[in-house]
Amino acid sequence: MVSPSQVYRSTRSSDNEVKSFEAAVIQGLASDGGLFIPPTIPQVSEDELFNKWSKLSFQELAYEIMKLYISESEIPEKDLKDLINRSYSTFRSNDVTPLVKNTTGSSNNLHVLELFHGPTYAFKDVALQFVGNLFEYFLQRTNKDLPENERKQLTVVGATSGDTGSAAIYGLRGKKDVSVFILYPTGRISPIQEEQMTTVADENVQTLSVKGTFDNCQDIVKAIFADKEFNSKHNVGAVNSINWARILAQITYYFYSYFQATNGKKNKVKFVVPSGNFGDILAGYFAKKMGLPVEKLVIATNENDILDRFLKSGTYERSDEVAATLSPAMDILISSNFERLLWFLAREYLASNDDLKAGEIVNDWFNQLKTEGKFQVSSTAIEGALKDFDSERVSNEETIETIKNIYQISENPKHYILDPHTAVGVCATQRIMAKDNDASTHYISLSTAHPAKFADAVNQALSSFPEYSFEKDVLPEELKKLSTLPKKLRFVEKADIELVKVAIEEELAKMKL
Ligand SMILES: Cc1ncc(COP(=O)(O)O)c(C=O)c1O
Ligand SMILES: N[C@@H](CCOP(=O)(O)O)C(=O)O
Repeated sequence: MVSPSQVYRSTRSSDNEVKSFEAAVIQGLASDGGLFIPPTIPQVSEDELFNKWSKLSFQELAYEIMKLYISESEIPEKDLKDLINRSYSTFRSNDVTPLVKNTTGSSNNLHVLELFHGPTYAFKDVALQFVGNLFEYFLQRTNKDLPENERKQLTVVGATSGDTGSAAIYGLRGKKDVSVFILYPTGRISPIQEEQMTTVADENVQTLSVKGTFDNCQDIVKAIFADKEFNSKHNVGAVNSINWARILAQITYYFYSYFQATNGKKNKVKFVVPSGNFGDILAGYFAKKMGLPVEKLVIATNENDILDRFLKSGTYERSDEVAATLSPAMDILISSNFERLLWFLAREYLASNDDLKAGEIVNDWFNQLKTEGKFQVSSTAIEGALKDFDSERVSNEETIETIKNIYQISENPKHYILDPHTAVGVCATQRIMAKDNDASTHYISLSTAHPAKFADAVNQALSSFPEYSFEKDVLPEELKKLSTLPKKLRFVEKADIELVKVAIEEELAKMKL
C-alpha cells in the first residue's frame, strides 16, 4: 500500500497529478518549474519518539524516517537499509553527525551539531552520499535487462556556491550510467573547495567554472531543466536541494541530535541553522511537523538576508547585488527551497487546506517574482511562519568575532574552532540565548562545514593567537595533498545557458559512459 506521505506533487501545480518517490527523485524539478513535496507530512507519536526512536542509532533512525516517505513497493526494506548503511559507512564518526555538547561550558546548553564528518567535510555529504547510491540503485533496476545501447543514462547538472559541488561529485564519482556537471562561480569559492571538486579524475565528472555568481549558476541549472529538448535528450538529474531526496536525508539529524542533547527526554529545544538555499532548515521544518517537539527553528543568514527580510516584512524580494561575504556558501539571493515552505503556508493559511489552490497561489507568487522582482505574503501567513521560525542576520565582523570568542571561551573542547558558516549560526544562537535568558532550553547550533575549508576567515580571526596554527590545528592530512594533484575544469566565459549546454554536450561526448 502507498500512503499519502509517499506520493509527491509540484509546489506550482493546480491539478491532481502526483508522482512516485522514484519519479520525483529522478526528475528532480517538476516540469512546471515547481519543487516536489509530499503534501501529507507523516505523524510520529510522542510515545514512539521517546520510547523507541530516542534509542536508535543514526542509521536505524534514518530508516524509520525514510520508510514513511518511500513506499516499500518502491524500495523494499532490505534494500533501503542497505542503501542507508552503505551511505553512512563513508563517515569518519560512528555517530555520523556527532553533537558537541555544552561547548561553552556545562552551565550553557549550547550544543554544536557537527555535520561535517563525511568525505568532503561538509553537511551536504549526509544527503549526497545517500542520493548518489539512490541514483545508482534506480538506474541499475531500470537498466537491468536492457542491452548496452538502450540503457538509461542520467546527466546530473548542479550549481554550487562551494560545498554541494564536491559532495555531489564524491557521491557520484565512478557510478555507472551517470555523468556529473557542476557549475560554480569563478573566484567565489574557497581554494580548497575548488581543489576538492577539480582534482577528482573520474571520467564521469566535469566541473564548469562560470563567470558570474552562484545565483547565475542556479538560474542556468533551472533553465536547463525547463529546456524540454535538452532535458529529454540527456535525462537531466538534480543534486541540488531542489531534489526532494536531499531534504529527506537531512531530516534524520534533527531527531538524532535532539535525543542526544536531551538524553532522550522531551525538553525545550531550539535549532539554529546557517541558511542560504533553505534546504537544511527545511528538513528541520519537516522534523517539527512530524511531531518532534521543537520550540523554534532559527534561520541564521549572513549579509545576503532575503530570508530574514521576508520574516520581518512579509515581502520576498530579490536584491540586485549579491554581497561577497566570509561565509560564501551562503551568498545566495534566491533561496530555492523557500518555495516548499511557502506552499505549506499557502495551503494552511490562504487556501483552506486545499492542495490545488495552494499550487495556484505559489505559482502566482513566483510569476510575480519573475516579472516584478518581489511578492508580498499576507500577515496571516507570516504569523503562521513565525510560529515555527525566527531569524537573525549576522555581519562579517560578527562572524570573525564569534570565531575568536568561541576559540577563547570554549570548554568542550578547549580552543574549539568554527568555520565561518557555523560562526554565523553560533553568533545567532548566542543572541537568542541572551534574549531568552532561559537556562532550561537546549540550543542546537548546526555546524555545516569543517573550518579547514575556509582558511582566510579562520586565519583572519585566529592568527593573532600565538599558539594557533592552521596547518597543525585545523587542516586534515587528507585535504593537505589536494593542492599537489592535477586539476580538471573548463571555463565558461559568460553566465549563458547556451554556452553551458555546449560545454556539457562536448564533454559528454568525450566521456565513455
Ligand atoms: C557550509 C554551508 N553552510 C550553510 C549552507 C546553507 O545551507 P542551505 O542552502 O541548505 O540553507 C551551505 C550551502 O547551502 C553551506 O555550504
Ligand atoms: N551552499 C550551496 C548552494 C547550493 O545549495 P543546495 O543545497 O541547493 O545544493 C553549496 O555549497 O553549493
